[in-house]
Amino acid sequence: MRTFDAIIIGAGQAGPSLAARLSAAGRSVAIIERKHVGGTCVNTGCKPTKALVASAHAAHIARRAADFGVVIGGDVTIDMPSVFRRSHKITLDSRMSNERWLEGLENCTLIRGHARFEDRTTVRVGDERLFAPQIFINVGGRAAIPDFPGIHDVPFMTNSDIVMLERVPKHLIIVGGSYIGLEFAQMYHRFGAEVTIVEKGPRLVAREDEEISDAIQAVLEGEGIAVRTAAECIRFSRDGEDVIVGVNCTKGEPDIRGSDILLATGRKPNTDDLGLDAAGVALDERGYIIVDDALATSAPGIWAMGDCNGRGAFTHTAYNDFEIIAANLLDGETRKVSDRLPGYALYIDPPLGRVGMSEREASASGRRILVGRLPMARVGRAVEKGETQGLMKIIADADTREILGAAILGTGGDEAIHGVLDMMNVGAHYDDLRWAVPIHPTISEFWPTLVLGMKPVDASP
Ligand SMILES: Cc1cc2nc3c(=O)[nH]c(=O)nc-3n(C[C@H](O)[C@H](O)[C@H](O)COP(=O)(O)OP(=O)(O)OC[C@H]3O[C@@H](n4cnc5c(N)ncnc54)[C@H](O)[C@@H]3O)c2cc1C
Ligand SMILES: NC(=O)c1ccc[n+]([C@@H]2O[C@H](COP(=O)([O-])OP(=O)(O)OC[C@H]3O[C@@H](n4cnc5c(N)ncnc54)[C@H](O)[C@@H]3O)[C@@H](O)[C@H]2O)c1
Repeated sequence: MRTFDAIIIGAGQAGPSLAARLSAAGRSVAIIERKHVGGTCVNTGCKPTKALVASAHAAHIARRAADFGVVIGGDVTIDMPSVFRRSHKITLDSRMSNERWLEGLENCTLIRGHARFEDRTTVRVGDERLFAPQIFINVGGRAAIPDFPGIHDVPFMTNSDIVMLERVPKHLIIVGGSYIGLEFAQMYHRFGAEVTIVEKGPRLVAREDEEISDAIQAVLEGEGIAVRTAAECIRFSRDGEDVIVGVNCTKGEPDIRGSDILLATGRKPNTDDLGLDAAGVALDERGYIIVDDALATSAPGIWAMGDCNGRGAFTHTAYNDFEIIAANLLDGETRKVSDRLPGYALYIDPPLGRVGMSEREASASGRRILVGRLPMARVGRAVEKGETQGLMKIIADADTREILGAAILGTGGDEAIHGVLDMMNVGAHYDDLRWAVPIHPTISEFWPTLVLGMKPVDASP
């Protein structure tokens, strides 16, 4: 049995940074990874998808060249093997630099293999047993495969497969109309595939306000993507080379015939094969590790970071989990997960940048709220860039003057949202945003205009 001061299971978005902090503090650390260093984000998530989104954006702008007075002498075509190579190189460069960094850390040992608890302080990897008084779990998640009728009779892809695709499907049917589904839908349509999104809920990205969901659907349908919401009867079958996805049983065209299927129906934490019972680590009913506000599990000396604790589902939340644990264990701080402001982006084009509450959530909280909104068609910079789809929106508390949340579905929205995110993080009121003197011409310069135009909204019953 090898003994360490700390064991980290999983080299995703939190584990490697924690390994670096602990080893720099003189602790001996083992970090165990069963597949690729960098986890989902680097290998099958953020990195490859955002690289592919960039290729799709280039194709889109090239097709719109004439709108800008630019002449392209011929059709715009896609060389999918080159698109794939570009994205895969970005992934491999990142994976390898992360690996080299981890392997070069003093006091840190990278161990390859699947880790499983034997008890609260002992982990087995293959034939080897490792002991440490402190263990940090960073095992992430994988695509959830719902038990749809016929799912095992058809070939289907998840995010892990589609990021490796070197061809453009003839007709890609995407089941799930949220982050993963929408990013791949627009990207593959721009690469030349016919695309249909099948969503069982009444609208796309249902966690957003209805006007945001509607505007996103308008953007996608405007490009020629078919959207089937309220698909209450999803089932799968095969007809020769074609795949058939049953959508509705009672209304509309009952089936969609396509060439390929992508499942984008959420994630499942990698906690079912970790031996957590033996360690006394409790899970919730969906398999997420239950943690307190400092990310400690039910077992003393064991913490859980990233997607597997159900407290976030993003790279920045996983990284922040590392920051919280490192600050509390090494810097004498008392950081809490509940202090984290929810912020995220959806990387369709134009992107959706979001922070804090939606209007629906703010209304449901029982506060008197103010809402300001502006279509992107009235934002000068968007007009100059020829990208006027979408809207900006801000929500504030009418009594306390706190900013409660904001959304930008619009060009540069993933960056411009940070103006509000930063204000909210320092507890600023909307008057501070009103007087921020933003730079012209930017998308962000319109926040003061939105604040000045805020109107009261009736609280929900
Ligand atoms: C298609 C897609 C696009 C995404 N895009 C974005 C984005 O743009 N922005 C964003 O913020 N987030 C994005 N995400 C989410 C983001 O990838 C995750 O939130 C993030 O990777 C979570 O990090 P993590 O460290 O918790 O887990 P992971 O990155 O999943 O890492 C967990 C690691 O643990 C390893 N592991 C698991 N079990 C064991 C075991 N028993 N023994 C040893 N090793 C083990 C795994 O192999 C893996 O390497 C995207 C996700 C997907 C699927
Ligand atoms: N830009 C980003 O930051 C980004 C991009 C991609 C993924 N991600 C992360 O990856 C995670 C997973 O993304 P996702 O889009 O797969 O999941 P999600 O949980 O956001 O959405 C899943 C979608 O599938 C539908 N669905 C769920 N179960 C279903 C079923 N049984 N039948 C039919 N439809 C069903 C839901 O209605 C929903 O629209 C997200 O939580 C997100 O944090 C982030």
